[in-house]
Amino acid sequence: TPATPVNAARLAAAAQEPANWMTHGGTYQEARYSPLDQINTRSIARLKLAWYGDFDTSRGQESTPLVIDGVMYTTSSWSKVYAYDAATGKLLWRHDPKVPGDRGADACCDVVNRGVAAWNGKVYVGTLDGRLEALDAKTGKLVWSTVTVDQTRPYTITGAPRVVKGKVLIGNGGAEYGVRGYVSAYDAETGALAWRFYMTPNPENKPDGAASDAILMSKAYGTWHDGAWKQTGGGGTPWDAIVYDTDFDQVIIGTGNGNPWSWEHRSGSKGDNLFLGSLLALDAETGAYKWHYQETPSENWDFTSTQPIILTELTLQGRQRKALLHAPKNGFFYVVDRKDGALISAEPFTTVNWATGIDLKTGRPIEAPGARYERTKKSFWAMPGPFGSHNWHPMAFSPKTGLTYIPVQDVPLDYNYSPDFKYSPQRGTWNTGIEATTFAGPGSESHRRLLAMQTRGALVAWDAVRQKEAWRVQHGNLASAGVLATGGNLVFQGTPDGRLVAYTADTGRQVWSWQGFDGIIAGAMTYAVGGEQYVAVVAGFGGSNALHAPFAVAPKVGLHGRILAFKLDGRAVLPDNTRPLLPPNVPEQTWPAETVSRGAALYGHCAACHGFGTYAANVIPDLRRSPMLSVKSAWDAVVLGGALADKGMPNWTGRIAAEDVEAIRAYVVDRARQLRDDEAAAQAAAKARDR
Ligand SMILES: O=C(O)c1cc(C(=O)O)c2c(n1)C(=O)C(=O)c1cc(C(=O)O)[nH]c1-2
Ligand SMILES: [Ca+2]
Repeated sequence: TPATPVNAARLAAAAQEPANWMTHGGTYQEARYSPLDQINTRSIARLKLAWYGDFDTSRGQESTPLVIDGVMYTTSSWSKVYAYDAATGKLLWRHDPKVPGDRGADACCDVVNRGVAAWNGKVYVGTLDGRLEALDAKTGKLVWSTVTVDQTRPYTITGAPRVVKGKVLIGNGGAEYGVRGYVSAYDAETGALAWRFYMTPNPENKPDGAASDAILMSKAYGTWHDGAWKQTGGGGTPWDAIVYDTDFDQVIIGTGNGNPWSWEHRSGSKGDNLFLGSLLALDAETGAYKWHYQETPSENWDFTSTQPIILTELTLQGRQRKALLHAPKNGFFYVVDRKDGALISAEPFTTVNWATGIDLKTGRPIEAPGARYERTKKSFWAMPGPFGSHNWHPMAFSPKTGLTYIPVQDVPLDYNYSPDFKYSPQRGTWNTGIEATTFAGPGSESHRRLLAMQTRGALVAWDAVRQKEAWRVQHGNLASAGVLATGGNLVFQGTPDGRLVAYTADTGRQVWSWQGFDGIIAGAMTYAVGGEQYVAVVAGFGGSNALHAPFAVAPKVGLHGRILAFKLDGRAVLPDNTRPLLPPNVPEQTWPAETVSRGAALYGHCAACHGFGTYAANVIPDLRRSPMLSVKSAWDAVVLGGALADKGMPNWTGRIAAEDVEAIRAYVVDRARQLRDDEAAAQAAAKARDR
């Protein structure tokens, strides 16, 4: 007999059917914990690749697959959807929403997608250009599609939808560029809008005809003052965490950073700016406001609170509390009461220097002197920076060990005060309100190495009751990837250099490691078919860490998107898909020094995708190695002729003048020459060592 399709009862009781992974974080609690234990510390030596599927996209892969009754549904970059037989890996169907390539420049942090939601025989995907689509789960045929954003503005969708009581919830992104963030709920059958909640006030304090009207006008608007937010929308984009709390029939949303980032330019250095950087609880039926807790008042650093939220119960001082666990970008681990949003405790889970602690009485951070760089008019060397101490990489919580497993990253950034800020509505342009030099990247190989040394990833097991680290696996580089915890006393985490690694959940001892060809940043999941347990993860390096933190990139690996599924005694063989790295492409031609330095400033247009300071992770081509670099006509055909527009490279005609495009080429050639010299020096040094 065919199984009942995914419905409210099955989703609410998802923990009772661990063979399936029916919603983004495993169950509505989103703990990414599975009690399955066939794969355990004793059997794990036999864990081998069972099957794999190659996507028809490269770039960053951040999806967590769903598995429902033997069928896996996953997404790739560019919001494509794939269905596989979860036991054999046979591709059942795929769906390409055909996102126009030039929308790639609207995505701050790669053209990623974090997965689908399932409900009543359909799967739902949010597309990078802001659509929400319902597909027939059997055939992949489009059932309905609705545009959820104003597509004339740089809105994106990268997050996974969630289905709650027959409504599909979806957020959006764009707070580096300038949009007004919101969550929408659509009828799962028809695609009709049920409710919408904006994260920032209407600039004229008018009703939007949305569920957010009353609270924004009565409570939030007064926390904003004159500034650029009235033009930009203020940000607050809920681009990842949306969880359904069955205990209180409420949806809890993690909200995004402000736009511009600078509080001064955004809101005249006044007001808390609700609901930026907050946990926000809404009535699941109506979207009406219930409570909020703002983790980063007067947001100023791109400190989003969109990071994954885990719902649980903890015994704290003899009292059972329905709590949520949260490790947002700002570096503090928060335990919050789900009943009313009251802060229970907060401690830094890694190195943090922007605040010395959280005042438990007021719930507010105790900011460090200098952190408000617009007040001191100096730069502030911050830990964390905009990468966050923890980003979207899913964390996990095991009820068996009581530990939360956090993919921690320590990445500093020097925020530089910018006296002048002018909002640019031009597509593809970040509007952060902080000085462009902040993103200039390393100026030399030695500078790059210094930054790399300051930049680290770690897998941290955190005791939420004692607010203390239980154990830590320190990685050698910025090795952030999502986490899965299982009843087999195991924690799985990938690495950007292509491994999947398992540790004991109680002590953090490495017990298994598998080497593939593609960097892994997504979170693994687990399921069972025919009595066999599988662990699956999508592979494909990318996202913000790859595009923006070249000082920390992994060694060169394959750049195809893949889904990998493992089981005990699996017998699949993965073909090597690595591509050789092209050598630096240095033409004879030289330019005057002024042209090169003008090009360096103009390169700001390119940095968000091609890497700060031209240091690229090769997810998007390293321009220093581009075959186009040495040929002006080819370079121009791409930059001004749109030759690679469908691959995601925008046509810059009308936005960058032809002579400026040439100045950028002059700068990149200069950097390519530097790279060639650095590589030659490194080779000579290696030779000398070998002798
Ligand atoms: O402000 C936004 O709207 C927004 C959106 C996104 C996104 O949708 O991916 C990211 C961020 N911000 C961001 O700040 C960030 O660090 C980030 C990392 C990633 C990623 O996929 O690696 N996305 C995003
Ligand atoms: Ca952001």
